[in-house]
Amino acid sequence: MSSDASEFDPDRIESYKFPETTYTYSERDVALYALGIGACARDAVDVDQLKFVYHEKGQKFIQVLPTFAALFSHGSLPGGLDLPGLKYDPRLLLHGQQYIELYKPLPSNACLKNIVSLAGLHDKGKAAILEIETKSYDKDSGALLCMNRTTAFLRGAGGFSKSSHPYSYSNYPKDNVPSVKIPKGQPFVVFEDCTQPSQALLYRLSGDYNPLHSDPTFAKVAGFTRPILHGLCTLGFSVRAIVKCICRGDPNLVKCISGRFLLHVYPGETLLTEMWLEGLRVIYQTKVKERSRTVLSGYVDLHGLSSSL
Ligand SMILES: CCCCCCC[C@@H](O)CC(=O)SCCNC(=O)CCNC(=O)[C@H](O)C(C)(C)COP(=O)(O)OP(=O)(O)OC[C@H]1O[C@@H](n2cnc3c(N)ncnc32)[C@H](O)[C@@H]1OP(=O)(O)O
Repeated sequence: MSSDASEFDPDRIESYKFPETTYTYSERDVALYALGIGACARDAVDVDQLKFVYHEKGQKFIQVLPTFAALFSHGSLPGGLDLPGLKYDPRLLLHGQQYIELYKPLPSNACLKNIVSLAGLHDKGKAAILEIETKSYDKDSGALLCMNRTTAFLRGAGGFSKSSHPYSYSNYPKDNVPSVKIPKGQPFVVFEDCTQPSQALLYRLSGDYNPLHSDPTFAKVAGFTRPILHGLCTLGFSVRAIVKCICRGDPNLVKCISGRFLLHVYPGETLLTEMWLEGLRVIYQTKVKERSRTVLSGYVDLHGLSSSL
């Protein structure tokens, strides 16, 4: 039986071969990104932050924050989520989760080859969950730099299963991304940071031009009183706090990052990132201070601990 082209068709999505893409960035992109996630916003001479936006003390290269890697996944889908068989309302799309593995320190400029594949597709009834995996290779050396797994939560697109079992496909084992349990005790450290009312307008210049973050009318249709912050901007604030407080400013201590977006953030709100240290794992949750709500939780695995900790 042939399927109707206007229907949500999980088999067509599963068999789709994503084209290989190229992503090029320069030091300017690295610095603009760092400013977009609040680096130096409170203190323009912060010794732990200046190196991400400026050649501090004559350093040869601007250093790269680990969450910069998440931009490669967004850049790897130039046509967005216009996939054969995928039917959804783009106005109802929310970023659900981001998982990043870093295999090498990120260079301050590079030309990358991105290999993209479907990592998961799940029918949750009221929503479809789509997971895209992107492996990014340095084009010159061929070295694998990082892997991103990006999860989109497509509100209203669920209910496409053809059998009584909800459809669920995954190309990775479930325990590959352990779920986080927030420890009961007091956090090891809490870092407070303010996002600016213009934060999303600045962050979007790093490549995510979704009008949900800039257009008041679009945001209302999506169910929000005004444009919301990009999930990856909130993740950037949180991991930058971890790099500052636990890695003592060394971005290359970060091995892997996992985060689930639990609630939207409005630009201008204050973020409190709470961190617990369990061996080489930092468990964190980020709250919006004004609303006392948790908006993001996850973990960051480290290669080692800073000797000054
Ligand atoms: C591929 C590339 C595309 C990515 C492009 C990104 C583009 C960006 O421009 C877009 C953005 O940045 S949007 C801003 C950031 N994201 C957000 O603000 C979303 C915040 N989260 C929410 O609102 C809710 O958690 C919400 C609405 C997500 C879920 O809440 P509920 O509806 O209450 O869900 P719930 O009933 O608790 O759970 C239903 C099933 O879904 C699973 N689930 C829940 N939250 C999830 C999340 N955040 N990510 C992934 N899965 C999630 C639950 O586990 C549950 O499944 P099951 O029943 O099997 O346990």
